[in-house]
Amino acid sequence: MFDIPCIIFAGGKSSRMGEDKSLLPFGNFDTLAQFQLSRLNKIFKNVYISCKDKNKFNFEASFIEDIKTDSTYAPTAGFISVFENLKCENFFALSVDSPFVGENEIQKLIKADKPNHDATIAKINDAIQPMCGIYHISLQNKFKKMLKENNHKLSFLLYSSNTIFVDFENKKSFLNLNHPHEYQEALQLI
Ligand SMILES: Nc1nc2c(ncn2[C@@H]2O[C@H](COP(=O)(O)OP(=O)(O)OP(=O)(O)O)[C@@H](O)[C@H]2O)c(=O)[nH]1
Ligand SMILES: [Mg+2]
Repeated sequence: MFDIPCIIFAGGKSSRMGEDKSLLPFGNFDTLAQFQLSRLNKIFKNVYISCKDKNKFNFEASFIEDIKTDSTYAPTAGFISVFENLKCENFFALSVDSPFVGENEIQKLIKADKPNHDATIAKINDAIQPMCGIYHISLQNKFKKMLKENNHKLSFLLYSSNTIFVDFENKKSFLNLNHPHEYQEALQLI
């Protein structure tokens, strides 16, 4: 089991999906959030769910709500809230809509991570996967600045920081469920 805290990001608008993707049924679970929580709890000692309002979920979990003063829909507010709540040196971030990122991928990222770096992030060919990787507290002030300036480009943050990129080949592991057709595809792949 990994000691590093794992955060499932599930506070987005799901505008492309047309309904809250964290609440869609998945596998044997009522919601994708519970599917993720259940499998990640077998890999990590502590798993949390980052969201805007925990009342949208009707199950128990360790929730970390976004800072309330902010109305932004972007993971930035979630990152700031996680660092403030956990006061941890680093954490593993995963989006709720990545159900196939498995233990092998997670282990490879954790092994590649190094102290004195800002982040360790998955990359497939030229596509970085900002919502799959390790973020260090050294980025806290940059996240605050992003929120203040209403600039939420994680790729810009990662390329302008001391980031380790870890290459992966298996695209299926990183399937994101952004649109309804991707959700249907994922249901066939479980
Ligand atoms: N805590 C938190 N998470 C967020 C927020 N906005 C997006 N996320 C999460 O960040 C991850 C990546 O975002 P997207 O895949 O674009 O999801 P989304 O923003 O809900 O979907 P779209 O509206 O279609 O862009 C998802 O897991 C979202 O749940 C936010 O304001 N707060
Ligand atoms: Mg989005």
